[in-house]
Amino acid sequence: MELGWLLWGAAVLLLLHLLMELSPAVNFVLRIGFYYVLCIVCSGLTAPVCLLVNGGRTVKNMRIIKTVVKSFKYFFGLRFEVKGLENFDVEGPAIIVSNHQSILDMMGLMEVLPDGCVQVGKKELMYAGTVGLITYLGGVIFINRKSTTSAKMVMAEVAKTMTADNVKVWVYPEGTRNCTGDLLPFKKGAFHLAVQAQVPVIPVVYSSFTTFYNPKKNLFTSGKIKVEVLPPIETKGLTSDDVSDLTDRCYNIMRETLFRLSGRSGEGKDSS
Ligand SMILES: CCCCCCCCCCCCCCC(=O)SCCNC(=O)CCNC(=O)[C@H](O)C(C)(C)COP(=O)(O)OP(=O)(O)OC[C@H]1O[C@@H](n2cnc3c(N)ncnc32)[C@H](O)[C@@H]1OP(=O)(O)O
Ligand SMILES: CCCCCCCC/C=C\CCCCCCCC(=O)OC[C@@H](O)COP(=O)(O)O
Repeated sequence: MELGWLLWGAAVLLLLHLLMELSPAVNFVLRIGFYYVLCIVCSGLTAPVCLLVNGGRTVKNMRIIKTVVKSFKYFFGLRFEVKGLENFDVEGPAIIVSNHQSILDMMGLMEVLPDGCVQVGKKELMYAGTVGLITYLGGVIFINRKSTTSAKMVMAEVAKTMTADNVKVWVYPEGTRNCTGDLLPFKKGAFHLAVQAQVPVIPVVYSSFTTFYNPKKNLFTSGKIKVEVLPPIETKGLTSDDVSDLTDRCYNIMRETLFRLSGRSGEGKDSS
């Protein structure tokens, strides 16, 4: 009886393997499906640990979440090559901005996430079952992208509290996922926040995923991701009049770095 089950199991695995080899679509759906399941299951298992250790919604839970998520890369054959981590060592709070390519970014985020850092996320994430619960417990700041007024109010509140709470805030200034190998124009929320709180902006750039991940082409294989944490950009003394320049400056530096890390040197200069 037990041998029978074993043989059935082996046959199913073999069939799945053959299907994955034969069809890129099956390979993609199975791999991304597994990522979703991993996120949902691990969030469900991690939430009680966060509650037991830290008692409720706090940035301290990000340490626990980070430890769990850092193991995900091994399931997908992803490798991270990280440079510039010392640039996170600024005194006190800061705004971290990075490029946003895919839901896989969560792995890259946790690979380098400094202590005491929360992310700004769309409020729809809160309703994503166990993933919503874990993002809530981790202290993610939820914004309503459909209401500029409400999003700006939340960000203004963060500007007031981040210094007192001594937290770093991670924002994806493109405002949405973009897996084209280039950057979308930056929204200015992160830079208003940095100027209002008078804290530095630290850009983080991930190389393009396009060689190993492309949902339009059903591509999801193993791959290497280069990550660079760039030197902080000071905002002391800047006012709201300087936000556009600050945004353009960050955009240009990050685009240049993105192209360099992705093997497209020289294309990024002065093209905001
Ligand atoms: C175990 C498994 C576990 C899994 C656990 C996972 C945990 C990790 C979770 C990670 C979560 C990551 C989630 C990522 C996301 O959800 S990305 C999407 C959400 N994020 C953003 O959208 C951030 C970027 N967006 C912005 O900054 C926008 O500017 C925003 C504030 C949202 C407003 O957007 P919008 O309505 O589109 O308006 P505009 O950007 O066009 O701005 C309009 C004018 O207002 C000015 N502005 C903007 N912000 C401010 C501000 N704070 N103060 C003053 N003025 C502001 C802006 O400059 C525009 O005016 P001008 O045109 O310049 O005159
Ligand atoms: C009871 C309800 C059950 C719902 C189940 C929902 C399943 C969701 C589960 C797992 C997904 C794991 C995602 C991890 C979080 C990644 C955050 C992220 O990358 O969000 C995308 C957002 O930045 C931009 O969104 P858009 O590109 O504008 O769109």
